[in-house]
Amino acid sequence: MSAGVVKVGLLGLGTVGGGVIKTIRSQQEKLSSRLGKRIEIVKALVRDSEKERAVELDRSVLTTDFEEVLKSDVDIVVEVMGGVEPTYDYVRALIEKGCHVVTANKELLAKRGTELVDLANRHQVHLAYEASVAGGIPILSVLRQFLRTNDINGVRGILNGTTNFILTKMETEQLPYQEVLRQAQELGYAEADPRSDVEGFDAMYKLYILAQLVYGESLPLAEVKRRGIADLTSGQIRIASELGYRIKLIAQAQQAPEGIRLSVEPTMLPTNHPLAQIQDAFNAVQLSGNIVGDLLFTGRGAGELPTASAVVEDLAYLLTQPFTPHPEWKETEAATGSVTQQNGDHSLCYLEGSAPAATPDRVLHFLRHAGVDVHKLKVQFDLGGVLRAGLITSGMRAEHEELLQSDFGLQVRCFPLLGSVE
Ligand SMILES: NC(=O)C1=CN([C@@H]2O[C@H](COP(=O)(O)OP(=O)(O)OC[C@H]3O[C@@H](n4cnc5c(N)ncnc54)[C@H](OP(=O)(O)O)[C@@H]3O)[C@@H](O)[C@H]2O)C=CC1
Ligand SMILES: N[C@@H](CC=O)C(=O)O
Repeated sequence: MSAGVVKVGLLGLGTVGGGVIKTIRSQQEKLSSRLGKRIEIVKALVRDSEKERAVELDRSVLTTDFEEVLKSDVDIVVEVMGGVEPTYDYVRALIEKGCHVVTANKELLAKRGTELVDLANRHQVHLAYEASVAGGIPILSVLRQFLRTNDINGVRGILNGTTNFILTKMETEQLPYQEVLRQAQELGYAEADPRSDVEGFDAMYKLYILAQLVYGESLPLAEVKRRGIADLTSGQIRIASELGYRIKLIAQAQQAPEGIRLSVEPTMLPTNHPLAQIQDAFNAVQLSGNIVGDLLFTGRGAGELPTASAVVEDLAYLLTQPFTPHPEWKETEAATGSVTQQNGDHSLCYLEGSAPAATPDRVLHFLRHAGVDVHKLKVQFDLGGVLRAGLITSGMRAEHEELLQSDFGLQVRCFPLLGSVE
């Protein structure tokens, strides 16, 4: 490392990369006095060097050739370009060269993290990734440093800002899904391919990383139960709200006697549940330690500056720390047996259809005889005679859903339910 300067290379100069440069510039004085050195961006890898950027940068710093970054005298590289290919090869080459790496790339970590952690340990370089989970919330450092003695049974949270923003706007402003998704993209919340957000992949990658830190192991991604929000309808959101519930994309890790279970799925929460209060692009992580009790961390989960905050804090922290090996990452077999229900076997089911047989009385009669308890019911008929109903049930099984469909012509969607049923 040159005297008086830390030379930083950037892989990517989009939303987060731009935020990193802005943050280093605005906080340079503070960073210099903390580190005793100035931070200088010496190389920034992009795809298109002609593109207009949100930050001004000397043209000699920009490159489209990774070899230029690799051959330069950078001390640390910040990887904020995303994806796995060619990113994995680049990060690997940098670690092998002895460069410290800070990354915000949860997909890379969830897919190749076990190898990268091992490689960084073998080359005695830091691999830091606070920004990869829950944006600006410093949850990973807390787990790694301040929750190592507690037994943590389960972790749940809202880990994707884009989907939380979409669900909030669909509910509170009745905006259509596509329009809010576009807003999330414009605000820099969404992934380059937003299917990663709306289909639950992004939250699944973050959950995988959380599980590695909480349990010292995770499941192969193929074993994680994952469902996104892309098929949710405004009718489902509205009827949930009328029943006193709110839909959130909840990521959850549970420790069962047979092993850990990971799931990401739209879940119904009573509106007074702490996670139901998390709106817009905010994220939250809720966990419980046997010594400390319940904890809830919340903050901005996506966007230029919250994410840059996590990246730059990581960068500054590792520059003040000697290398210590990172705990190994492992993958384990999925637990067998049925997944534990969130709240007994309560669910909120949304029914919609226009067949003459589908009257509320007939549907309730059928459910009662099938052994399904209905705790709360909200029925709407629109002018065209379409039945829309929301039911809080217990004992609803896949076979009941199929019969409601075949015998009553109803579309049925049941959501797991968190929290108390009034
Ligand atoms: N946006 C957010 O709120 C958050 C994002 N993240 C993660 O941070 C990373 C970056 O996200 P974000 O800034 O939003 O993404 P952007 O799409 O805004 O930026 C990506 C940058 O990487 C460059 N890039 C992409 N692929 C290549 C390639 N093959 N070769 C060279 N350069 C490339 C692009 O170049 P060019 O500009 O020329 O196209 C662009 O500058 C991702 O891993 C994302 O998951 C993490 C937390 C929050
Ligand atoms: N697309 C992600 C960005 C941050 O990780 C999200 O919306 O949460």
